[in-house]
Amino acid sequence: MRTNLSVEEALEAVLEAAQGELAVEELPLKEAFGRVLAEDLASLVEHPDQDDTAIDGYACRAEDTLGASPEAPVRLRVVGEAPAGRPFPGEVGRGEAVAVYTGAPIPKGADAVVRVEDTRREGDEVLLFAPASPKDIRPKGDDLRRGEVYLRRGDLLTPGRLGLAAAMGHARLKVFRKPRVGILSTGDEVVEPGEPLPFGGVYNSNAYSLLGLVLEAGGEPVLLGKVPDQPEAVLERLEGAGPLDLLLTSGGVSMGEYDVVRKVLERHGEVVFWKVRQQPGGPLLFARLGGLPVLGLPGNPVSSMVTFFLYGRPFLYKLLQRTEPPYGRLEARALTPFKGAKGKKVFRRGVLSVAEKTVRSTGNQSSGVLRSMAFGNALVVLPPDRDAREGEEVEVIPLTFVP
Ligand SMILES: Nc1nc2c(c(=O)[nH]1)N[C@H]1C(S)=C(S)[C@@H](COP(=O)(O)OP(=O)(O)OC[C@H]3O[C@@H](n4cnc5c(N)ncnc54)[C@H](O)[C@@H]3O)O[C@H]1N2
Ligand code: MOO
Ligand SMILES: [Mg+2]
Repeated sequence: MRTNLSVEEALEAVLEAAQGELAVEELPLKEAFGRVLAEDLASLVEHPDQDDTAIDGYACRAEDTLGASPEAPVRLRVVGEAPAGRPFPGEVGRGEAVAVYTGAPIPKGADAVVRVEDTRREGDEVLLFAPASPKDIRPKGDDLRRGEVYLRRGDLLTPGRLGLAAAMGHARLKVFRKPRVGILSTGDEVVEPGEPLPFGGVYNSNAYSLLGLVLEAGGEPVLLGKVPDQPEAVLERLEGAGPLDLLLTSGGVSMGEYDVVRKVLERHGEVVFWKVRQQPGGPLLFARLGGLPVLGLPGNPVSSMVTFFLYGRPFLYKLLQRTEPPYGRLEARALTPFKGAKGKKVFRRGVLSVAEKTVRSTGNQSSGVLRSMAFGNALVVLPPDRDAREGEEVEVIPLTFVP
């Protein structure tokens, strides 16, 4: 068992365990939002499939309309119309115009369009108060070229990308199965919300903050409830967890007599590492139990969230072959001081303003105060042995992905 790893060493060890291909499933578009593509998607169509108009107006020959103005309008003969999806069958000759509507193909013979606001219709003639211009013609293939790959394996299906897949003509998409992530809470004192809280008890918040983080990272959370601090109970629940890609436990990984998760995994599994030189989350444990990777997250509510974010989320991203990194990094100016720690990389919670490039502390930074994760939107990263003073530039990891 390795111990006292750096954050980088710990991440490398966790990622090494993210092996194997997730099965692929095919879903109709309406069920594919938020899933990760398992195939490259090429456009089945050219769009527009011919030059078309971006405005409602009249298509004509630009040379016929040179110098048109309110004082000296140009008069053209209207020879037909072209609504979107219904091309004008003829050709536009000299001195002629066709009424066109946004999305309609530019009729043969025409090379420019004038917007309807700059015209007045008089029977089968139209007066132009401005010259027609080619700038409102959308060229063939402007949006999509047939055969070109616009979405790739590993791309998350965001609203824009789901729409793009539809625009390309795909009705069903191959996506990766969601990795199944078990969430087991441990602790005699841990009580499910809704039940009365005895003196000294604490509501099981970890299960629900982790559930949210797992969903956000593209996984399928499997709530395994809570077990008391008894090795037999922990082992029984771990072994009966069913098919999973990753198991999260919370609590029971530190130095205490009742920290049984570590003891159970040492005895019945293989502990890959225990303890990382970081705060919060120092007692993090990573193990394998019969082939299943287990992240033993420290019980403190902030610590379990931060460690999942730093290690569990990258694990899921790797399994899902995600094209984007699990989190971004940027620099911001500290509006408040942030306290570092001796020999440890520190992750303080902050409120980041992307617009101002500033970050301020959420206040109380105790690992037991979950409000810092509820109202903070970023982790402020301090290298070992370094405090940050007010006004200093600091490294920040947004908790919601900022590309
Ligand atoms: N002598 C030492 N004591 C501690 C050390 C240390 O290095 N030496 N490390 C501290 C650090 S850092 C952390 S973090 C915690 C980690 O503790 P465990 O993983 O063993 O977790 P527990 O002891 O079971 O619980 C800690 C704390 O968290 C609360 N908790 C647990 N589960 C939940 C839950 N599901 N929902 C909400 N809150 C939960 C629990 O009641 C405790 O207050 O150890 C320090 N100790
Ligand atoms: O590292 Mo513990 O995670 O601070 O309370
Ligand atoms: Mg403990």
